Amino acid sequence: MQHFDLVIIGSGSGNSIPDERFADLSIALVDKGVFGGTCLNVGCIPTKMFVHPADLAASPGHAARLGVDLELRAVHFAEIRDRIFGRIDPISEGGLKWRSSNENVIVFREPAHFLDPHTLRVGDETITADRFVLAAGSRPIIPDVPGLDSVRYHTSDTVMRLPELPRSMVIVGGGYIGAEFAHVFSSYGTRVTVVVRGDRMLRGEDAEVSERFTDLIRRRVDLRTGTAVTAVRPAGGGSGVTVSLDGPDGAAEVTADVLLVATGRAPNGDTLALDAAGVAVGEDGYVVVDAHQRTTAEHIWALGDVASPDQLKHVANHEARVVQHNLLHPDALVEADHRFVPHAVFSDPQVASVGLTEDRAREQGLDVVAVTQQYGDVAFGWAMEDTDHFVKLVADRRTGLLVGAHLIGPEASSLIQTLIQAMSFGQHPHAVARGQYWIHPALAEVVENALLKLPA
Ligand SMILES: Cc1cc2nc3c(=O)[nH]c(=O)nc-3n(C[C@H](O)[C@H](O)[C@H](O)COP(=O)(O)OP(=O)(O)OC[C@H]3O[C@@H](n4cnc5c(N)ncnc54)[C@H](O)[C@@H]3O)c2cc1C
Ligand SMILES: NC(=O)c1ccc[n+]([C@@H]2O[C@H](COP(=O)([O-])OP(=O)(O)OC[C@H]3O[C@@H](n4cnc5c(N)ncnc54)[C@H](O)[C@@H]3O)[C@@H](O)[C@H]2O)c1
Repeated sequence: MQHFDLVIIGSGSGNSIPDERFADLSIALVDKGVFGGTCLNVGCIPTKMFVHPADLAASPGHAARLGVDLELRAVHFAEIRDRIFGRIDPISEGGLKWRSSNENVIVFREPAHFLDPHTLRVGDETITADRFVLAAGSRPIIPDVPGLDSVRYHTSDTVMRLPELPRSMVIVGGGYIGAEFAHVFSSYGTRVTVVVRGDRMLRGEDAEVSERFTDLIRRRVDLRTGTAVTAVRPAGGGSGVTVSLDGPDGAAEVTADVLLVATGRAPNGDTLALDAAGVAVGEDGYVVVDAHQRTTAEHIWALGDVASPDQLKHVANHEARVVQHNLLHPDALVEADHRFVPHAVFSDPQVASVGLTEDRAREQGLDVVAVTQQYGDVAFGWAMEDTDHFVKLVADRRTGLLVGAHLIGPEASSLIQTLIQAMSFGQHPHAVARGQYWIHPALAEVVENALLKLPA
């Protein structure tokens, strides 16, 4: 039986841990799937590479009201797909090759689960180790819909490799993935129907942002709010899927070439037999960790989607750096910083957010003031003739400090960075607004003006 100093389960963010400082340790890196994990292969990277062409394809619609007559002649889906994966697949393969060439690292490409706190079953082999890192990520949740097993359905894992652009698509779920792929495929020319149970998409966002997003995306897709999927069956005549719905107007059916299920992701801790290792898992399925990313077993650490309900790559990366440090410096542990975790939804429009929504802040008993700045009321917003987008800030009336920032509109994912910085460093909104120059007439003035609307 092989013994290792360290075993890492998961080659996504887990693969960033072993660097030259680990050269003296014998390491096993275990991954049953494609090397490099979700973000690289089926997550952040390829989706955004599909989103950017979608932004371009959607631009004739935006240009028209500015007097620019653009015409979208064609979207070459197969070319886009092959360009994207022609770039990504070699990175995954190269990463595997390089990691396998490390003298102190053995890569196992099999599923792993614990037999006892120091013993792991990996495929047909059994290995032991002094210390472990759980970086096993998450997987798509497949809802219990009658008939789903009888049709070919897609998740984000497969939909980006479709052989051709579908003429029509039904997306179930109104979260991040539903919002991003609704933009991608509708911009490319697919007729998209989005089915959501509640009355809005992106329900986790500030209510005003979620409402505005829902109104805007409704112009581009057939959005069925307040609607449940009751059954699914193969469409008559061969390919395609017929989806039975129950909505505000009663029962309905939609038939489409492709069904995309985007109803959340479950952490993979349940695949690791963590009971045998003495690692506690919360009721929500996430591995329980302390502020140092240590699990309830002293020698086992966890990071990323397997332990973090945020399910975001920048969080997984941060936690990987914390675990890396703590493995190297057991006598000088550092804590993960989860105070101000931002996120962005790369749809059209973009949405970006950090901190508390206005409702959540009030639920927590904070005395808050909320202000809104329209893009259309700053100079670059005039240039864009913008009427739809805004920045909303929520501040604590007592301290004057920001507790939340919520943006919907062009470049929201970049514009928010100043606000993340202000919150992270405890900077007063007016100090941020007046303590530096803001380039005129850049779009960032929408953030400056929003800050100035808060009490001094
Ligand atoms: C479509 C999509 C788009 C996304 N876009 C963004 C974005 O724009 N920005 C952002 O911040 N986040 C985004 N995310 C989320 C982001 O991808 C994840 O938060 C991040 O990749 C998680 O990294 P990780 O290291 O925790 O897990 P992963 O990268 O998922 O790595 C886990 C690895 O563990 C392996 N594994 C699991 N179980 C076992 C087992 N029992 N034995 C052996 N190996 C196992 C898996 O094969 C996998 O390779 C997106 C996710 C998706 C699905
Ligand atoms: N830009 C980004 O950072 C980005 C992009 C994509 C994915 N992600 C990550 O991946 C995770 C998963 O994305 P997601 O969109 O699948 O999840 P999500 O949690 O964002 O949204 C899930 C949606 O499915 C709905 N839903 C859940 N169960 C359902 C059911 N049984 N029937 C019908 N609808 C149901 C929910 O109401 C919600 O609208 C996200 O939480 C996010 O952390 C991030």
